[in-house]
Amino acid sequence: MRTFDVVVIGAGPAGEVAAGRLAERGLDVAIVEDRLVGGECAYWACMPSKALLRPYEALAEAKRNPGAAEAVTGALDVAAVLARRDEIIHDLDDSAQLPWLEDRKVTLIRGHGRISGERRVTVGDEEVEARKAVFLAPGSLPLMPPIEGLDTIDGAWTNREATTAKQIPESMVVMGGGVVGVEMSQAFQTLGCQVTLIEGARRLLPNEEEFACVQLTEALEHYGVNIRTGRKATKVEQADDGMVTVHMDDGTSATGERLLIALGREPSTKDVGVEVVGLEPGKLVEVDEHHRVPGHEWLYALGDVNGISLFTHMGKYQARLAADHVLGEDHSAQHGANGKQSPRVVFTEPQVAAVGHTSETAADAGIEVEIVETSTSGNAGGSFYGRNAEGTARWLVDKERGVVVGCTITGAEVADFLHAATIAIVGEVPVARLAHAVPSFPTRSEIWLKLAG
Ligand SMILES: Cc1cc2nc3c(=O)[nH]c(=O)nc-3n(C[C@H](O)[C@H](O)[C@H](O)COP(=O)(O)OP(=O)(O)OC[C@H]3O[C@@H](n4cnc5c(N)ncnc54)[C@H](O)[C@@H]3O)c2cc1C
Ligand SMILES: NC(=O)c1ccc[n+]([C@@H]2O[C@H](COP(=O)([O-])OP(=O)(O)OC[C@H]3O[C@@H](n4cnc5c(N)ncnc54)[C@H](O)[C@@H]3O)[C@@H](O)[C@H]2O)c1
Repeated sequence: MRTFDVVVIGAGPAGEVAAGRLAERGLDVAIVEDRLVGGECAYWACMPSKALLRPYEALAEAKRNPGAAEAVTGALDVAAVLARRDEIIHDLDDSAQLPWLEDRKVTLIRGHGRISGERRVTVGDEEVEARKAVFLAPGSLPLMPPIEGLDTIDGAWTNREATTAKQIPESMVVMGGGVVGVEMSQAFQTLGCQVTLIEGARRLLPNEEEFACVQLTEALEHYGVNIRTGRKATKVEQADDGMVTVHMDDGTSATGERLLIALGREPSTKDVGVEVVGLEPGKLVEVDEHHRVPGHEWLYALGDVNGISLFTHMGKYQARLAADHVLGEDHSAQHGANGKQSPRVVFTEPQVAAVGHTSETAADAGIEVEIVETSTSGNAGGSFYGRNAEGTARWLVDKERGVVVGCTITGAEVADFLHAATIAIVGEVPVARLAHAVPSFPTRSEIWLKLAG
C-alpha cells in the first residue's frame, strides 16, 4: 500500500492549493483527480466565463472613449471570442497544470477517490494511506431542483455546456438570476443570442445591495435581455423541434432554442465515501473553524463542498488555513470578510464588487451603520474610463466602532478596487486612519476620499 502524509481528493483550486502548500513545507502529498487538474474553475466556471465576458467589456470601454471609439468600426468577432476562450481553458487539456504539481513533488493519482476508512482512500483498485490527514475537496455540481419536466429536456445546458459552447444559439432561456445567470445572460446576449432571464426572487442578485441590482438590471435590459423577476420556473417542456418552454408560477412562459439551468449548486458528496465516516451522501460537509470534520481529526473538507463560501479565492484561503493547521499552526478565519461576507465580484458590465455586509445583512446583524456613497467615476481618474461610465461606491461604517463593515462598488472594471475595501474590513482600520491612506491622482481610487473626509 502506498503511504503519504496527506491525501487530497479533488484537484480544483482548493485541493491544488492545499496540496502545494503542504508539499512546499516538506510533506509527502498525493492528490486524486478524476477529471482535469484545475477543477471546475479552470475549465467550466471562472476562467471560461470571464473569457466570454471580457471582450465585450473591452469593446464597451473603447466605445466610451473618444479617439478609441472612432477606431472601433465593427462588432465582436464571435469566432475569435470563442477561440480565445478555448485558449484560456487550454482546450480542456490539463497538461499545463501538471508542472506546478511536479515542481512541488506532489504525486498525482488519476481516478475517482473515495474515503474507505480512517486515513484511507481508494482509487480504483488501489487503497492509499494518509499518515496525517485526508483533505476532501471535490467541489460542487449544478443543482437540479425537482421542477416538472426539467430532467426530460434533451440538450439542456448547465455551466459546463454554456462555458464551453462552440456555437451561440439564437435564443436561450436562463433559469436563475444569481451570479451564473446574470454573467451568462450578459455573455450570450452580447454574443448575439436573445436571452430571457427568469429569477424567482423579487430582483436579480438577491443577496447584493439593491442599487447594484437595479443598475445591473438596467444594463442587461439595455443589452436586450428579457428579464422576468419575481416568478419561479415551475414546469419545463420541449417541442418536437427541440424548442424549450419554461412555465412560471404567474402563468406566463418563455421559449428558447436552449435552456440554461443556473439554479445554484450542490456539493459533490454523493459518491466520495462520506458515509464511511457517518456523513450523509449528497449533503454539505460541515466543518469546524479549522475546516476539519467534527469527530474526525484526520479529515478536512475544503472549498465548495463545505458550503461556507462558493468562490475560488475562498476555497484557496480555506486550503491555506487547513494546510497550516496540519503543519501545526493554530490560526483560523476570525474576521468579517468570510462566509457570506467574502469578497465577491460579478464580472458583468457594470461589474458588481462587494465585500462584508450589505445594508440588509448589517441591519439583520443589529449593526448600526452610517452609509457613505459616491459615484465611482465622478472624479478626475474617472474621466479616463470614458463618457457615461456610471457606477456607485457605497461603504457601511459601523457607527460604534468607526470601522468599515461593508463595501459595494459598481461600475466599469471595479473588480480590482475591491481589495482596498477588503483590507480595510479585515484589518479593522479606523476610518479616521484611512484619511492618511492617500490615493494617487488621477485615479478612481480617490473615491476613498469621500469616506475618509
Ligand atoms: C459558471 C461559474 C462561474 C464562476 N466564476 C467564478 C469566479 O469568477 N470567481 C470565483 O471566485 N468563483 C467562481 N465560481 C465558483 C468557483 O468555480 C468554485 O467556487 C470553485 O471552483 C470551487 O473550487 P473547489 O476546489 O472547491 O471545487 P472544483 O473547482 O469543483 O474542483 C473539484 C475537483 O474535484 C474533482 N473531484 C470531485 N470528486 C472527485 C473524486 N471523488 N475523486 C477525484 N476527483 C474528484 C473534480 O473533478 C474537480 O476537478 C464560478 C462558478 C461557476 C459555476
Ligand atoms: N463571479 C463569480 O465569482 C461567480 C460567478 C458564478 C458563480 N459563482 C459562484 O457560484 C455560486 C452558484 O451560482 P448560481 O448562480 O448557480 O447560484 P445562486 O444561488 O447564486 O443563484 C441561483 C438563483 O436561482 C434562483 N432560483 C431558484 N429556483 C428558481 C426557480 N424555480 N425559478 C427561478 N429562479 C429560481 C434563486 O433565487 C437564485 O437567485 C454562486 O453563489 C457563487 O458563489 C461565482
